[in-house]
Amino acid sequence: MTALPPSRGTVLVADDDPVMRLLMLEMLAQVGLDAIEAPDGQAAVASFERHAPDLVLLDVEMPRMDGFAVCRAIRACERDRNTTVPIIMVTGGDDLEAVTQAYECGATDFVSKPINWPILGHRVLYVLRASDAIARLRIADAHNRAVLAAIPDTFFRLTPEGYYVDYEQGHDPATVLTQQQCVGRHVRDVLPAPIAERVMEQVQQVLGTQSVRSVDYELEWEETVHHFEARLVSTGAGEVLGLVRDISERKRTEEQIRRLAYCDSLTGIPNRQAFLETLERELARSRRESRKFAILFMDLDSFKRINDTLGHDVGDLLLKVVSERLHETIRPGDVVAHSDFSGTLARLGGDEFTIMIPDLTSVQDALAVAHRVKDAMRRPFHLDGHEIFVTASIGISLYPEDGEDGTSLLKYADTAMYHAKNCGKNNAKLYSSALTTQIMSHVKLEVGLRKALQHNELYLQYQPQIDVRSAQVVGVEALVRWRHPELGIIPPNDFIPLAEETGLIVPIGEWVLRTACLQARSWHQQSKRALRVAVNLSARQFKDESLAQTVLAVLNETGLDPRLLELELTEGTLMDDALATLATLEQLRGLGIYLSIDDFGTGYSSMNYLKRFDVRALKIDKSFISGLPQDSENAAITRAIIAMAHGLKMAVVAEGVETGEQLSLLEQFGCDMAQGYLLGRPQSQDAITQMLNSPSCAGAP
Ligand SMILES: Nc1nc2c(ncn2[C@@H]2O[C@@H]3COP(=O)(O)O[C@H]4[C@@H](O)[C@H](n5cnc6c(=O)[nH]c(N)nc65)O[C@@H]4COP(=O)(O)O[C@H]3[C@H]2O)c(=O)[nH]1
Repeated sequence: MTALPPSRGTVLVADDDPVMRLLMLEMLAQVGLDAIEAPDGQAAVASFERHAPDLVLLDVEMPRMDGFAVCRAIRACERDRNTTVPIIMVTGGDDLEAVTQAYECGATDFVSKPINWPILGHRVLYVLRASDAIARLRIADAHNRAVLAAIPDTFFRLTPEGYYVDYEQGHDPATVLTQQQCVGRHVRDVLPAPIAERVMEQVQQVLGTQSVRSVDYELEWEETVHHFEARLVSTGAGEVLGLVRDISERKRTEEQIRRLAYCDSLTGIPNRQAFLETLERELARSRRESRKFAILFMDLDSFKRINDTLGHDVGDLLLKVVSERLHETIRPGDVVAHSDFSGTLARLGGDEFTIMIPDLTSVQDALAVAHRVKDAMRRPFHLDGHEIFVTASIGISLYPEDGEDGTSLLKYADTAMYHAKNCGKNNAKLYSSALTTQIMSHVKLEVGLRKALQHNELYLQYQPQIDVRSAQVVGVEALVRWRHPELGIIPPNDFIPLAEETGLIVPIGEWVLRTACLQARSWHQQSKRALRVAVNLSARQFKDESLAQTVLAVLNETGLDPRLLELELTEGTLMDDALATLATLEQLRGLGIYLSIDDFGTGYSSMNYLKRFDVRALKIDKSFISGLPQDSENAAITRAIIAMAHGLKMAVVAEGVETGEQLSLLEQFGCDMAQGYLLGRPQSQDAITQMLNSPSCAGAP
């Protein structure tokens, strides 16, 4: 006896003929199927309900309730259970009508009599497998539908030609299109042409490569622009499935992040990072297309003063308005047109701005932009009730002439900007390799200056100051000189700025102060005349917190009467951080020192502060005196300064007096003191000693 295979399922066999049933059971057992018997239709329905078989083998002709009725009853009962069991009807030989009717009643398949017994079991097995596959497909389909229903995306199916076969709106409230607008229509009839074109391109890609592709696009809906992302995937059946999601929120967040990372929070224009990235892109493009471009590096000349005197709020406001004005000045069309112009202007930090000029045809274009920017900055700014005047210094570097990489080009533009500043501010300068040479010699000079003090290479000259009315010498101004071992005598204008930059001015200034005080004390002792010595103080020295202490120590050390020491400060030094200045000035005045303002008229002074500073004298800059008496404008200014100073109870010293005509005009204007080549050049201490000893010369009380 051969062993039966394990059960592959249970079949309900319904036939009124017991022999047929027996044969069927035998055949089913051969292929491992169990069976339940039903001798008539009613028993079949009852047995189906009770045993829930995997398949029903149903004879059409049965007493009381035929196979068709049983089939209908089973299908009706299944509707409640949500299952579909395969039913095979056993029909008479050529009964075509019975076959048709069987399918109409819901049969899955049929076998006709006479039954081919050897294959019956296999036939039943095949139907079971097929129905199992269908059931699994149904579950998978339900699964897919559930997934699609759970995600907010809209989904659609497209034919390879681009027709919508299906369109299911997602839960996304911003869904723009409806099912009616899409199904049966072509993508081109539904979406704007450029978007449809991109979708179709990707549909072809998806079908060709079986990969997942996505298309981002924007649609305007109810006056709002919505951003969408459509992900496309091939279903494997020559169709493309699309999932559309509204990504407006994500876009907004991305934009916010981008803005935070690439925008200067104060002015809203691109920041350093954005500029550096734009620069790299521009470099790559210019290299590829053999084009030129320029970098303009702009720095405001007196931003710190504005910040310190008017406060940081006004300073911030100024930077905002400056960036707006820059934007207007370099608008596309004004400058060489460029598609992505937004990246061209940037704020690197503080009061430093950069402008990139792409597709440059000539250096002149870059210079023209620089001059236009410079002019734009010179127009007064009206901020918060203040009328503010600023100037800008601009450095320019060129690709490819000056450098091949972004870092160097930016550094060179910066170097050129410093050069522009050193050339008197409100300037625009091109970078040149000569500048680097100049910087190198600057470095050499710095090394030399560090040694100058130790090697006794510095010395002082003294220039007499004369009382205009009495023509008597009332003081001398101490002016430093550097006897360089290789370069010879270097004038102060060539090394004092360097000394300020490097901080060397503090020890140098102290040496000047000590030497001048010692000399003044010696003259005082020798000649018994009260000769005042004026010493220049640079801004850096003035900011040194220990200045008053140093001055006091020098006065104690040298024994000079504080009233015989005059400290000269420039307007810039005074106004830079006016409040801190006030405190230092009070300390110095407390020592009894005579304070004067040097180069008056070349800078910016607030009358208010002048009054509070308790300054004793103003020195009118020699640029006003040099044109006298012909230059009527300068004559008027000189006269006004004298009147104003006298109004504030200050004495006036005219600098750079070179002619007798100048002196007599100054006398006419009521000027108190004068200094200049006419009255005596800067000279050695011995020459001054001789002059003091001559009978025609008398010191001030
Ligand atoms: N054309 C012309 N020039 C005249 C005439 N009379 C005098 N001068 C020059 O004018 C400058 C006056 O000095 P300053 O305005 O204080 O300007 C000074 C001062 O700002 C600075 N300086 C000089 N010595 C010192 C110092 O010891 N410390 C500091 N911090 N600065 C100094 O260097 C500047 C230049 O000094 P110097 O070259 O000695 O130039 C001196 C002097 O030689 C004249 O009739 N015509």
